[in-house]
Amino acid sequence: MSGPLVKICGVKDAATAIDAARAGADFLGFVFFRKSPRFVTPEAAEEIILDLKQAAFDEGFAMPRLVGLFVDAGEKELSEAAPLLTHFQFHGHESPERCSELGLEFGVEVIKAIPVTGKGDVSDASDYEEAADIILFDAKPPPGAGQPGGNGVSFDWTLLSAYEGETPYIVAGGLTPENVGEAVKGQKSREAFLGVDVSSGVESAPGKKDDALVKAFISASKG
Ligand SMILES: O=C(O)c1ccccc1N[C@@H]1O[C@H](COP(=O)(O)O)[C@@H](O)[C@H]1O
Repeated sequence: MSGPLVKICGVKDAATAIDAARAGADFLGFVFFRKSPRFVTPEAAEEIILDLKQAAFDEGFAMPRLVGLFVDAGEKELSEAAPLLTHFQFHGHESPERCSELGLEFGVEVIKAIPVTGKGDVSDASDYEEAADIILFDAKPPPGAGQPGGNGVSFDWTLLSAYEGETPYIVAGGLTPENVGEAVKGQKSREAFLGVDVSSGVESAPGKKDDALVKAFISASKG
């Protein structure tokens, strides 16, 4: 593995997108889930992406892949955002069949989130072995959480030794610039390990990304 890929999720403004891409982010995530403090409309995401593409062209940095995060979204919601995106990231009850269908219908790759608290949860990923392009292992939300992710909660990453699939996987949930090095160290010998994802661990307040934390996270992830 040449080094983990890094996804910065919950981008809400062009400055954050440009700074993260300039610092080497491989994926940027836009949250199209209304209850999230990181929610953006497709129109707002489009403006951000236009500015990002212009900066990438002017400065010569690589364009990150563009991920739309959805929770049990309907066709209309997906179709409004799909033309902007390279990936759909699903955090709801999307079945393997639905993931396959939507990936084909909209011509995007699919990332399926698998919530983990115990060892048994990791094997849930096998249902998505064919249907998802990437598995995202995330912590199960705590009781009473208003949303299925983005809660800053970690799980025991050593549980991922039970993953036997070949679909590449990303580790998420409660990662920060301080702990991401440890998370990467534990996974980097695994062939299917693709990278790490963060949202709340690089924020100064819910929904407010902190440029210094984003840079520190990318640098700690990539070593
Ligand atoms: O970020 C959100 O607001 C969000 C909302 C609904 C589902 C998932 C969400 N975020 C994803 O959750 C994980 C972990 O986030 P955190 O680093 O613990 O805050 C990550 O994949 C985000 O993309």
